[in-house]
Amino acid sequence: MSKKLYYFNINGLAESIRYILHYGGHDFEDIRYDRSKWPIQSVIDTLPYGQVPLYEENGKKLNQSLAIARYVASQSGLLPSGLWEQAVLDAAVHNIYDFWNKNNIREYMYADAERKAAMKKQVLEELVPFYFSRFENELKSNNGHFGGKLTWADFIFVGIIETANLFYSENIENNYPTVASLVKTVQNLPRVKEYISKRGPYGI
Ligand SMILES: N[C@@H](CCC(=O)N[C@@H](CS)C(=O)NCC(=O)O)C(=O)O
Repeated sequence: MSKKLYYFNINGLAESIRYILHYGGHDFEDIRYDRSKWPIQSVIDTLPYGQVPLYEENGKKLNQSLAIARYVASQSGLLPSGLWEQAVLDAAVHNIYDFWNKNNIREYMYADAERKAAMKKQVLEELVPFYFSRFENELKSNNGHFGGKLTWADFIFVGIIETANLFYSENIENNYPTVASLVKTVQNLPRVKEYISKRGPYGI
């Protein structure tokens, strides 16, 4: 079976998918475009909605990072069998994405120093306390995972936290220990750990 994941040469919305594919022992091509050369029209023309990540399996194409992650997670034993439990995890990943989308990373990347400082302050003082106190509670009452044991939502969470890391690294460790512990658990899964050691430091 041929499997390909297309994205930029950054973590972004693809890293959780890469983690899941590595965790599940999938043989896949990790195709990365140089973001500084984007837009590459010849590539964009091959993308159903002009965006990455795109996953291709035996020539069939799937876009939308969460649809891709959920699909490869289901092939990797990371989805519960109960419909209610699946829906609870779907809600968890959307909560995580809501947090991420409110970071306004695109604006942050191009902002001047003053605007950057203001945005960072807002993230640290408002967004992180609101979301992370809830993430911490959800994890604490579910055995340290989203869903009581290792699930695809855990991978989404760690990928997004790493991607957002520039805003608040120490803050998590000190104030949200169950969150910090889940990050380490996922990063230390043997195949994920091996991939990270080859990948090197992450970039947004
Ligand atoms: N909702 C989509 C968003 C995809 C998206 O925003 N992709 C960005 C990279 S993170 C992209 O392709 N940007 C280049 C462009 O739009 O030209 C998903 O979750 O996959």
